[in-house]
Amino acid sequence: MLCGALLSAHELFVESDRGLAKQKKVKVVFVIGGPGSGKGTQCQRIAQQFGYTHLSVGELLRQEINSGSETGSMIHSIMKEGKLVPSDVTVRLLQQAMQGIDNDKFLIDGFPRNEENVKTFENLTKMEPEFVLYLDCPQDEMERRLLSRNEGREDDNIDTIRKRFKVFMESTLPAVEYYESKGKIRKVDAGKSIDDVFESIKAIFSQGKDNNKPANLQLVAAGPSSAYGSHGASLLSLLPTPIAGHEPAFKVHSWRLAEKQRPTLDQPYLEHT
Ligand SMILES: Nc1ncnc2c1ncn2[C@@H]1O[C@H](COP(=O)(O)OP(=O)(O)O)[C@@H](O)[C@H]1O
Ligand SMILES: O=c1ccn([C@@H]2O[C@H](COP(=O)(O)OP(=O)(O)O)[C@@H](O)[C@H]2O)c(=O)[nH]1
Repeated sequence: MLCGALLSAHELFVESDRGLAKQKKVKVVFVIGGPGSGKGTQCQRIAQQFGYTHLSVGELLRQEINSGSETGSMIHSIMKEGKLVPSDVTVRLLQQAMQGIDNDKFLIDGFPRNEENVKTFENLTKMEPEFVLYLDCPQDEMERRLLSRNEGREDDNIDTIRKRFKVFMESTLPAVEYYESKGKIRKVDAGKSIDDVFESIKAIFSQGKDNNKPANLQLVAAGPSSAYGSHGASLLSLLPTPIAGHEPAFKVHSWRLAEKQRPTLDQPYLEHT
């Protein structure tokens, strides 16, 4: 249900094939990087290996241009200048695309491009990303890649490419900083080969998977005066950080020194939930 708080796993209403509304929990990962940093290339691989639906926002905008709509012609004039399409237009296209797909994991490629995009996405969807993958690539390498991309894109010419780099530095990097301050940025060196970049990315996505699994933790039994209490605290710091939106794998039993309650095998300090 929609509510004021931002949720990582969000209940999105989707139309089922019987036309009835059903609720589903949706996980979103944003992929940010300069033009030509390899977002599309890596997203295809991530989607295939980790079961995400890949949505390229640039591609959704190009589809709108091809539809011949009035909105499409407005988008066209903005894109050929390398500027950014107004956030409400972009986010609504994105929402529509997500609602038509029966998957609960989305990889959003090339979004957000600025802080206004971030706020509009949060306001309209009441969601925030699980994390943000940031492909960090040197500008001369991105320029080389774009000039040989050969997809017939009107904006892949040197003048528009340079304007897009400027927009990236001035508008997109502040959005990266915003997510950095929230601890959500996962940065990879995207200047390496396609395979090497994917190796770094795989480690990030696999780490998320491992954190969801309950750890196989043995109870530490200890006798009186064996400093169990202080070790118990450090034990906690070794546990995987719970992922937002998921129940923690353990619950912690409190014990009170004043009452000389020590954890025992009957009353363990940590227990699987
Ligand atoms: N790591 C890489 N090394 C060399 N070329 C790459 C690499 N990643 C992508 N490319 C190529 O660079 C171009 C831009 O990549 P693309 O994935 O379309 O970037 P983006 O979606 O960030 O604009 C494409 O032609 C792609 O094949
Ligand atoms: O959230 C977005 C994503 C893309 N764009 C526009 O779409 C163009 C192409 O973006 P895409 O991600 O397809 O390619 P990139 O520039 O990263 O190579 C950008 O320059 C912008 O004009 C936009 O306005 N908002």
